[in-house]
Amino acid sequence: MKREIKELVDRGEMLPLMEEFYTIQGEGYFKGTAAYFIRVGGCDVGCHWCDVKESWDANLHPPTKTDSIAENAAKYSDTIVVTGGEPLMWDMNPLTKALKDRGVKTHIETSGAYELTGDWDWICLSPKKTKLPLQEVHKAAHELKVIVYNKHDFKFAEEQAAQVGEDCILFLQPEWSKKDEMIPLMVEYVMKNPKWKMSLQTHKYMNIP
Ligand SMILES: C[S@@+](CC[C@H](N)C(=O)[O-])C[C@H]1O[C@@H](n2cnc3c(N)ncnc32)[C@H](O)[C@@H]1O
Ligand SMILES: Nc1nc2[nH]cc(C(=O)O)c2c(=O)[nH]1
Ligand code: SF4
Ligand SMILES: [Mg+2]
Repeated sequence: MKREIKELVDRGEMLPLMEEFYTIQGEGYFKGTAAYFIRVGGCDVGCHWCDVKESWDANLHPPTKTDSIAENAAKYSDTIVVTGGEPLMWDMNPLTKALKDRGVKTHIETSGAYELTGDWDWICLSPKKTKLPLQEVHKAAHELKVIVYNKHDFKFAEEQAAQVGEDCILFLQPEWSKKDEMIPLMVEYVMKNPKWKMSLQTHKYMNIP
């Protein structure tokens, strides 16, 4: 990469853009709400069941001017979801400022494994055992969404819930390939522990992005 471009990416003024699409938020608290998604490339958290492994290598995704990403996104929706890859690998201040200047709401999907940058209306923290969230992200999260791949994930979910703020909304979401096995256990768990709510990847049932 040219030095000038690398400097802009380092400052968050350009971002490796993998894809962007207008859809319905499929997961968590805003499930069912129309939103424009910006998927930023780059992630080294390494979830073996990740459903967007193509996002991991940032070099495969073209550095794109942050201002033009925001300008375009704001044409589609008043709710913008920034996801990845791991968006917090990059400085999110320029992107969220450009979005806020255009009067839209900023949501992020993050593992919380990197420093919290950006001005967010909604933070969905989905913690991962391979690279745990930073305390600042635990404290700022509006929603905790723990992926359940096996029985041990209930214990992990409780450990994570102990670290978020009091008002943080707690979700369990089945890992897609294990959902038939895990959903019955999760239903039982949520009925016994009603501070948790179920989240499903409803966009996959609807066959939308
Ligand atoms: C692809 S990640 C990108 C954002 C960020 N890296 C993160 O993990 O939160 C978006 C959301 O999808 C979830 N996810 C990824 N693969 C999944 C799978 N196979 N089944 C269920 N949820 C999955 C993640 O936990 C996260 O909540
Ligand atoms: N419809 C839809 N909802 C989503 N919620 C979180 C997603 C993500 O990949 O971050 C996602 C996604 O990829 N599609
Ligand atoms: S942190 Fe997110 S993008 Fe990265 S591997 Fe895990 S699920 Fe995929
Ligand atoms: Mg997804």
